[in-house]
Amino acid sequence: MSDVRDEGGQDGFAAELWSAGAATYDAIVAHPFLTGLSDGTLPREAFAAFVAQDSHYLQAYARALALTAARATDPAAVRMFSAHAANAIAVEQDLHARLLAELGLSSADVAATPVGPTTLAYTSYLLAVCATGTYAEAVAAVLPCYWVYRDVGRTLLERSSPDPVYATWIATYASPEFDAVVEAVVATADALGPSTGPAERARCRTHFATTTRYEWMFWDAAWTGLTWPV
Ligand SMILES: Cc1ncc(CO)c(N)n1
Ligand SMILES: Cc1ncsc1CCO
Repeated sequence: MSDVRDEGGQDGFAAELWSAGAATYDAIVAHPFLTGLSDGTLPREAFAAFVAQDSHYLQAYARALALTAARATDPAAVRMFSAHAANAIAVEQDLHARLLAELGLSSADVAATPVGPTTLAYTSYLLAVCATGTYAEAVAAVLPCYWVYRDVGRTLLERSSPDPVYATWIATYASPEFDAVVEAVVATADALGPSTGPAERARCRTHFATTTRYEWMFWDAAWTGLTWPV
């Protein structure tokens, strides 16, 4: 699978954050869950496990985005993150309803699936940073969710997938609409750079690196079928 990552501007704050997650991104695009999505060999049960956990994830992610919106002072950023919070719920309901129907699952099946250990760890971290960190820290924590999926979407779209269900998922994140969303958030992160001091920037890099790791772990949990050990 070739790598069509887009690291954004060369020397802005967003690029500085990306550097903190770049090695993890390389591991993400090489993960068998993703290579299996694009060559169609990913077992349907693994994809269903991913979609079920992603439903739980997106509900929490929407709240993390709403907290980020509440921390922003620039009206354009308040509006943007609020719109994205609403859209995360819409994706959860619309995209997942379509995917689940094709996978032969109902939303009741998903609601009955317990939140897994990786989903809980990832969403707890996001909500903690967005609730108790600074605005720049919140932006750094939520940024990989956008950026990693846009770049993964692009990379996978080069081959798409022989499986129409997987192709639907890939097309969502490879779309021009999602690209515009990601570019706006990357620009927002860049605009925060000059007003963010060295200690806060270091915390931001840690958050970005951590949530990028959780992105890898999220796919890996679906791939290995991770559940609570007891
Ligand atoms: C786990 C995860 N991260 C990111 C996205 C896209 O924002 C998603 N749908 N799920
Ligand atoms: C990042 C993200 N992922 C699914 S929805 C959403 C918010 C922007 O539409």
